Amino acid sequence: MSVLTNSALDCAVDATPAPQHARSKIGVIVCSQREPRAGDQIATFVLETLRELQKTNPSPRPYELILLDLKDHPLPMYNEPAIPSQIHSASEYKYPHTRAWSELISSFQAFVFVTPQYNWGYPASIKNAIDYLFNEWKGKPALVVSYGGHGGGKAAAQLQQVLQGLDMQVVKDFVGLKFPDRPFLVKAAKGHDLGLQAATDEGHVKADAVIESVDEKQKDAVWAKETKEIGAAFRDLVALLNS
Ligand SMILES: NC(=O)C1=CN([C@@H]2O[C@H](COP(=O)(O)OP(=O)(O)OC[C@H]3O[C@@H](n4cnc5c(N)ncnc54)[C@H](OP(=O)(O)O)[C@@H]3O)[C@@H](O)[C@H]2O)C=CC1
Ligand SMILES: Cc1cc2nc3c(=O)[nH]c(=O)nc-3n(C[C@H](O)[C@H](O)[C@H](O)COP(=O)(O)O)c2cc1C
Repeated sequence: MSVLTNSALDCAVDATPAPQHARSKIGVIVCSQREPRAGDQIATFVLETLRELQKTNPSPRPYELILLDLKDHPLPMYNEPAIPSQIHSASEYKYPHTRAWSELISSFQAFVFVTPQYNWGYPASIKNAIDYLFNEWKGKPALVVSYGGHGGGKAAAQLQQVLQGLDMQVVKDFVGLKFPDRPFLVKAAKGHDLGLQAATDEGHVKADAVIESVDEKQKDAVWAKETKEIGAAFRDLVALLNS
């Protein structure tokens, strides 16, 4: 398993870990919040892919996968007077919107960031949501899944660097979901149905052995190959959670 580390910030994790017997919560974050958008469909596709994987790959410590949509937690442009790294309790934040966001993120033990590429970077919405907090993210495992015309690799690399700055345990290999063609890019931009459910409903997103034996139709499903990459990267995330 490969992890990106930040030795300059090699200090104790401040967020309270979940008790050993407790079910961990892994948040799958929808990083865009424009209307319309493709982000909710793509993050749901990632979530369903991970749920299929969960059925065939039991973890020693149980976990729950939950969609976390930034649109459901709107935050103004960063306006707290304090520096988040100096804050260790939600009650110390000035604004109710920050306290609610802090309590929500504190209740999760790991994250999958599903981000589009905007002008060769990640969207401001996720940077703003990240910047509000520090200790709530610190030390927790994180995986980046990006999407875009070329797979969003530039956004993913930049986001990984930011997450390292928060001293998160970042899975080294991000997954890039490349839009297969121009019509797909246009549909995504308009928030039209991308037909991604078929990828999980038809069952090709299972264990590696199943993926090897998929029929031609399933192989042609959008991101059939990438689901295997999502699975491999997610296994690294779960291993970090259990370590
Ligand atoms: N503000 C807006 O609305 C914007 C919309 N877009 C939309 O997104 C589409 C894709 O845009 P864009 O990503 O800028 O790419 P483009 O399709 O404009 O490609 C620009 C060049 O950058 C390279 N490139 C782009 N992204 C990557 C990457 N992740 N990794 C490596 N090389 C990369 C391409 O290389 P190669 O040809 O070798 O792949 C290409 O030579 C555009 O066609 C446009 O429709 C893009 C930017 C802004
Ligand atoms: C402001 C903006 C900038 C974009 N820049 C890029 C880009 O640099 N590379 C790319 O491949 N696609 C780019 N796109 C296309 C998006 O990847 C595509 O529209 C995707 O659906 C955006 O995610 P969303 O629908 O969840 O907002 C851009 C889209 C927007 C709105």
